[in-house]
Amino acid sequence: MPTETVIAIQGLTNRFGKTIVHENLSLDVRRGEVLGVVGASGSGKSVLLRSIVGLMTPSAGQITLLGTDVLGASAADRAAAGARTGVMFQDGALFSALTVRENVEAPMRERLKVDPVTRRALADLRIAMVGLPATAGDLYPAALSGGMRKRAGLARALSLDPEILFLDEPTAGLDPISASAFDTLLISLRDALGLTVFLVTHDLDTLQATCDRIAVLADRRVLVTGTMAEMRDVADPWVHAYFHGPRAHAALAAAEG
Ligand SMILES: Nc1ncnc2c1ncn2[C@@H]1O[C@H](COP(=O)(O)OP(=O)(O)OP(=O)(O)O)[C@@H](O)[C@H]1O
Repeated sequence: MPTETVIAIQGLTNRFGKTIVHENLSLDVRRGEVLGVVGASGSGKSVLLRSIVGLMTPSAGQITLLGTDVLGASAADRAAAGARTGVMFQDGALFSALTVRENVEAPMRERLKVDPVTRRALADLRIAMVGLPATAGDLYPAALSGGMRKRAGLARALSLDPEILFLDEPTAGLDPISASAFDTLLISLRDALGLTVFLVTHDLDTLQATCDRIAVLADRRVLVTGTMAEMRDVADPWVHAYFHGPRAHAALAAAEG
């Protein structure tokens, strides 16, 4: 049975003034996969993520998200597709004036018609799913460690029980043990919830531990896609340097050891 494409991007162009970030970029994301998006700093990974989730309007191209042509759809259809996704930003992007539970409840308040008791129970379930203690629900973001803040951001991204999870540098700033725990959590959630994950990262350990497929952004487009092993055979100088550098060897050795 052919695998369903849940995100299809064709001919995507993004420009800021004279800077062309993407030009005629194409990429497909398949249901149930963890797709890692890598590329040099400034290659447009975040701009790509923001284009897919509707936080910016591309200059040209077509993006089909869960069957909806997001650039051509009505605002209501776009919002309906968006509600089937969750986004976690690098710093968690939590509302500092709200507790963790209130942060997780925030998307539900907008989209779900549920009573406050049910909403609270759903939020507490998300908080437990990401491995935070129940007491974390009453804490404000400022009281959380970096690793807890990431998990709280993940709990909020899971608020509406999404089909696709978008993660922007989820392990940036974490110590290696916390980063590795986050990788393990991500895979267990993907397996338990049947998520598709679009993961922007520089972290080779995370790529090795979590990704089914990797997409490399370079020259304003997706230069190549493939498994971690396939990346090692790509001749492009940046790809070669990235996947053969000392950090790549360390990630591979750790995975094999
Ligand atoms: N709102 C904006 N206005 C103008 N230029 C922007 C805007 N957002 C992004 N850019 C530019 O687009 C390019 C790609 O940015 P983006 O943040 O997507 O890169 P990235 O690959 O995620 O980088 P990094 O790995 O450093 O996070 C950069 O040159 C950036 O300056």
